[in-house]
Amino acid sequence: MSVSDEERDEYPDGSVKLRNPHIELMDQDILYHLALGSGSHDLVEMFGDVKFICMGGTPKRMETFANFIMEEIGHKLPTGTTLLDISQYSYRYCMYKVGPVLSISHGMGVPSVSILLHEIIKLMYHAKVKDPIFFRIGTCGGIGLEGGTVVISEEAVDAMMNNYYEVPMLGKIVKRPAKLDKKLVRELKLLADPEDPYITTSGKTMCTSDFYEGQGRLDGAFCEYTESDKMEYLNQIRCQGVVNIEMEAIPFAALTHHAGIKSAIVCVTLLDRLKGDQVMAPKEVLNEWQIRPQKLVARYIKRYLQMKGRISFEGHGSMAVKSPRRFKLVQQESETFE
Ligand SMILES: O=P(O)(O)O[C@H]1O[C@H](CO)[C@@H](O)[C@H]1O
Ligand SMILES: O=c1cc[nH]c(=O)[nH]1
Repeated sequence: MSVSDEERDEYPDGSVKLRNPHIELMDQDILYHLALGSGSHDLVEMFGDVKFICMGGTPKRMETFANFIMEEIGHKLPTGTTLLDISQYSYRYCMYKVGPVLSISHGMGVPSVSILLHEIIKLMYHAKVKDPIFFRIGTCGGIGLEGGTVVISEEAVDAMMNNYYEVPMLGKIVKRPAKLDKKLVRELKLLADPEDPYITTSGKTMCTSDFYEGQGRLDGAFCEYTESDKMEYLNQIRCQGVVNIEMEAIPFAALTHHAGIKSAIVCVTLLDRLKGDQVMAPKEVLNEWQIRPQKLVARYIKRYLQMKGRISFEGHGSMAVKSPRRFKLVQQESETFE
């Protein structure tokens, strides 16, 4: 039940193909946790023009991102209106639509992001969206990286260093490869501005199913290992290329890959786990740090829309790609964004 690298799971026109024969036979598909449905809503009319699906843990971050990207791409709302949380009556996730961008919260951890991804991938299918690109805009613990560092995930691994998502299904474990889009990673790396007052780096991202013992912390309600056990473990995974730890990378990479959808993960570190466990930075600092992955993803979206002639090169807001030389490099690298 796994997908080889070459296999593409989409129709030739780029629309998302579901690997589930049952959906087409259903009269309607209720996307329960989004408060949407194929019978109750005209999903093509509402979402047919979507290109970028950006997600992150908290509703507040994703509302902030929706407003930020609106400014960046110069999207105008009808006079007298404000952004609306499309999924507000699900009381589970929030969802904002800003032109071709969806900004959605996914909650914390593997089950929460997995449920959301099932419904968002189906939403893309029902809406006949072509070649969507998914981003996770998150926070994480750094391994040997100061707080405020932006990390682009090259690969996702679980807490046992496996690069697949294990899903117990009908009493058996099914393994799905957790693969991020390598070209998208290269393009994002090229968009890091040397003038940014923080470091942007890349490496392996470890996805755990717990924040405390699952990430080797000493400050949970329970702890049956020593500080030296913890340090030995963190140094060992660091030697294996892990640069950050969070809690959604594996299902995010695996389910998007299984659906033939390009995806990338950009997180900001909230602390260096080699130096401590508690998140000590003040709220204002944490809020500023959380904007950093948003800026990188906004640069990507903005550049994409510029290349497609959907916004002008002068752009809007402050995130235009400044150096023409760098822009050219990015263009060559990305082979014009097909
Ligand atoms: O900041 P977000 O994107 O929610 O992600 C990280 O923060 C949560 C833990 O505090 C986990 O969900 C982890 O993956
Ligand atoms: O240490 C951290 C910080 C944020 N999110 C995590 O999962 N771990």
